[in-house]
Formats: sequence, C-alpha cells, structure tokens
Amino acid sequence: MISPAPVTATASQQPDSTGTTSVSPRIGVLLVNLGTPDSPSVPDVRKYLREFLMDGRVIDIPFVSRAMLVNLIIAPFRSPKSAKVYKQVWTDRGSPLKFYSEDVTALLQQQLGADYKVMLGMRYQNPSIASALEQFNNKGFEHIIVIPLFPQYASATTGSVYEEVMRIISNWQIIPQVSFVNYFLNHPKFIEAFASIGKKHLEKYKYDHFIFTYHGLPERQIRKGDSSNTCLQGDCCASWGVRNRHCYRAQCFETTRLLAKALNISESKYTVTFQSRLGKDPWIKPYTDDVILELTKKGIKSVLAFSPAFVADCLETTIEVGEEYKELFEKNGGKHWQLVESLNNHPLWVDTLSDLVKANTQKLYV
Ligand SMILES: C=CC1=C(C)c2cc3[nH]c(cc4nc(cc5[nH]c(cc1n2)c(C)c5CCC(=O)O)C(CCC(=O)O)=C4C)c(C)c3C=C
Ligand SMILES: [Fe+2]
Ligand SMILES: [Fe+2]
Repeated sequence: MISPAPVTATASQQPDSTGTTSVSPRIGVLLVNLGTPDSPSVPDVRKYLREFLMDGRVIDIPFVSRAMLVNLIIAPFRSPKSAKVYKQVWTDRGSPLKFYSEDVTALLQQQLGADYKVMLGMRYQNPSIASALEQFNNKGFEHIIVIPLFPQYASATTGSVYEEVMRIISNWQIIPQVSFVNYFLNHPKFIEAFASIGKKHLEKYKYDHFIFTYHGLPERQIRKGDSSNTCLQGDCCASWGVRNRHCYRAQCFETTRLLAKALNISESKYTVTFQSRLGKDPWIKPYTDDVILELTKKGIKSVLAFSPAFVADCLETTIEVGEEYKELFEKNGGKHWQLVESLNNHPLWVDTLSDLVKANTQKLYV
C-alpha cells in the first residue's frame, strides 16, 4: 500500500493574548490514539495484542482469567492471523492508524502555533504515552490538555487513556493543570468532516441503505457504567442526555442522528450496528454481520457504510468494513458496498481538534 507523504510542522512564533511574543510553549497538548504493532511481524503483533488485551479496562475480567485467556488462547492463535491482515494495510510509513495520527499531530501543531506543543502518544506500543508526556515534564508547562482520539467515551478507550496519563503524571514533582477531553461525538466540525467525506460518495451513487457501524463492547461494560439502570432495555438509546451521558451505545446513536441530519438521510434509510466482537459473551447489538444478512434478505442492493467510532483508517475500517463486510454483503445478493473513508488528515478534523484545544485552554493567572 502507498501512503501519503508525511506532513511536517513549521511552528511559528505567535503573539499571545497580551500581545507579547512567547518564546517557549506553555501549554502541552497530548493526542492519544489506540496504538498499533511496531511492524506487521507475528512477534510484534503478539506483543501489541498482549499489551492491549491485558488492559483490565479492555478485557474486564479478573487478572488470572485474563492472563490465561490472552496468553494461552488469544495471543497465540490470533497473532498470525492478525499479522497477515496488518501486512495488507501496512505502508512505507507504517500502519495507517499511526501515520494519520502523526499527520494530524503535525497539522494541529502548525495551526495552534508556538504557545502550544503538540505530542502524540499511543495507548499501546509506540510512541508510548510516557515518552510523549516526558516532553512536558519539568519544562515549564502550565497546562496539559489530553485528547483521546475516540469520539465516543468508553472505559476501554478514553477511560484507559485517562488511567495511564494519571498513573504517569502522579509521579511528577510539579503536576500542572491537566484537562481531559471526555468525548467529541457531537462536535459540529467532527460531524461536518465525516458528512463531507460521505457526501462525495452520495454524489456518485444512489444508495438503497446506510449503515453506521461502530466498534462493539461487551454488554457487561455498558451495564457497569449505567447508574440510571436503563441501558440495554427497550429503546434506551433513543435519546442521549443527563440520564445516559456516558453510555457508549447511546453516544453512537447520537453521532448517527447528527450525521444522518447533516446528510439528509431519513430514519428508515439507516441502521446503527456494532462490529468487531470477540469471545462468547454478549456484546452490544445489533451486530453488523446480522444486519447485513437481514438487509440482503429485504432486497437491499447497495449500502454506504460509515464507521464513525474511528478517526483514522485501521484494520477495523479498511479490512473489516471495507473488505470482510463487503464480501458478506455481495455473497448474499448485495451488489454495491462502499466504505466511507475515515477522517485521516482531513482539514475539518484538524479544525475540530483545534477547537477542542481552544475550548480547554484556560486563562493562566500569572
Ligand atoms: C476484547 C475487547 C475489545 C474491546 C472492549 C475493544 C474496544 C474498542 N476498541 C476500539 C478501537 C480499536 N480496536 C482495534 C483493534 C482491536 N480491538 C480488539 C479488541 C477490543 N476492542 C482487538 C482484539 C483488536 C485487534 C484486531 C486484530 O488484531 O485483529 C483497532 C485497530 C488497531 C489498528 O492498528 O488497526 C481500533 C482503532 C474502540 C473504539 C473500542 C471501544 C469503543
Ligand atoms: Fe478494539
Ligand atoms: Fe444505554
């Protein structure tokens, strides 16, 4: 696969709010994505999967059971299969998840200017969150803004990033002001960015149906965070608000409603689905593969598939949605399946991040 050329940042000195030009940045911005193996080799993929799946927020079962499951079953059996798939998406700049995250880091740095220093960390493997945060340790930074690159909150993703950042920062001599962005599932520019990529496909083809497929989660993880005791019952996700603010499933429905509105897609024309389930426990429903089969039975011939839980193309978009679900759809009578590419290095995505940083930048009283 050929990757786009890297984006390079040219940080310039800019006047601050008092009109004076600052010499060194005082605000650190840490972007964190999930992570990816260092290479598509089986040992590197195994190392990545081990670190990822041994996170107690990802596989939330007792440590000993988790260690047995990961080390005796998942890592040995899944690594060779996953390595093959990583080889398919690998480019001269590495995995798309990583190089698009690097591009966005450079573009955001360019946009924010010299008062800010923007760093990228990966929750698993490299560059680590620890190595990125070290750039802010004891160097005069007054505020660190952490943005996990996950539009919707889940304990397995955003929650895990918070835990790791706090674990590291808690050892510092000076702990500056730290802000965390909890989610941005409804940010107008985030919605506009995805909608504008989708529109390009809509201009070329008249689709019968639209699928909004999100990464799944074990139902258990939704229940654990459900203080209202309303989740996963009836149409609990029909609305999103104070009652279910951190329900990942409700958040996915909210992102979808906003995207459908921006794209003028009526409710009867789309379905929200959840993909990538692992293991035998029930995950949040409906499952993407089940819905694909139902749609083909109803005679749906063409589908445009959005994957708005991801901000960069990765295995879960390019391969799972773009290839595996396409194959399933076509095998069962579908004719035209199209994945909407992820935000990657889209200018409106960089604007979204810039807005999030600005909204979290506090006046420093010095
Ligand atoms: C086993 C439990 C898993 C949970 C819970 C989970 C939540 C979750 N993950 C993402 C984002 C991504 N996941 C990716 C890959 C991936 N996820 C799991 C498992 C869980 N994820 C596995 C085993 C894998 C690896 C797939 C493989 O190797 O075959 C990726 C892609 C990484 C890449 O480099 O391409 C992303 C991104 C979210 C948003 C989420 C909870 C909402
Ligand atoms: Fe995942
Ligand atoms: Fe819910």
